[in-house]
Amino acid sequence: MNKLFIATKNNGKIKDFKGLFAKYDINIISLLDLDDSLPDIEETGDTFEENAAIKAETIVKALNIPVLADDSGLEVDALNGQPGVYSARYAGVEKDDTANLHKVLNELEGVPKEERTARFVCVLALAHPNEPIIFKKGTCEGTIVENPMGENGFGYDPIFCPKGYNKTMAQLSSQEKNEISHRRNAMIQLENWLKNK
Ligand SMILES: O=c1[nH]c(=O)c2ncn([C@@H]3O[C@H](COP(=O)(O)OP(=O)(O)OP(=O)(O)O)[C@@H](O)[C@H]3O)c2[nH]1
Ligand SMILES: [Mg+2]
Repeated sequence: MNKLFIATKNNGKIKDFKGLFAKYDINIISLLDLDDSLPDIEETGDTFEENAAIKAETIVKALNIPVLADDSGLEVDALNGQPGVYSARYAGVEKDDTANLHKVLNELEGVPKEERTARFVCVLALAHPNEPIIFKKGTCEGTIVENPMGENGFGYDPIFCPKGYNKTMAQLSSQEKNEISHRRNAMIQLENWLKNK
C-alpha cells in the first residue's frame, strides 16, 4: 500500500483525508504519527497559500519525502472575510473549536439570515523535494446558522449550513461531508492535475 504524508496535526482533517483517499488504497500518515522531535510549525503567512507552503516545505526539508499540506478556514462575508487564515486561533492561541465558533456567532448577533453568507476555503500544497510546489484550492459556499447543531466533523462545522442543505456540516455523515466539502473540491483539482501531468 502506498503512503502519503500529510503535514497536519489536526485530527479532523486527517479523518477527512482518510475518507477522501480511501478509494486509492493510500495509507495516510501525519505529524501525529511522529515523535515530538519536530518543533511546531509557525504559520506566519497572510494567505492560505503561504501557510500551506510553510507547512509543506518545513516537512519536505525535515524528512526529504513528498508532502501534502492543507491550510483552510472559514470566510464570513459580514465579517469582511474573517476569521479566514486565523480560523484555528480566532478566539486565542489555544485552538479551541467551541470558543472559536461562539466568537463568530457573537459577532453575527442580529445579522439577518440573508446576510450570513460564508464559505469554507481549503488550499492544498503538494511538495516534492527539489520541485516547485503545486497549489490547488477548493471552496464550499453556505450560511452561518444561529445555534450550533450536530456532532460530526470539527471546527466550525456545527454552525455552517452548506448551500442547498437544511442542516449543518456537523449533521452530515463523514461520507456526505466528503461529497461537498472545500477539502474534497481542492482534492478534485489536485486529482485532475495529477491525471493530466
Ligand atoms: O468546521 C470546519 N470544517 C472544516 O472542514 C474545516 N477546515 C478548516 N476549518 C477551520 O479552519 C482551521 C484550519 O486552520 P489550519 O489550516 O491552520 O489547520 P490547523 O491549525 O487546525 O491544523 P494544521 O493542519 O495546521 O496542523 C481549523 O482549525 C478550523 O477552525 C474547518 N472548520
Ligand atoms: Mg494550523
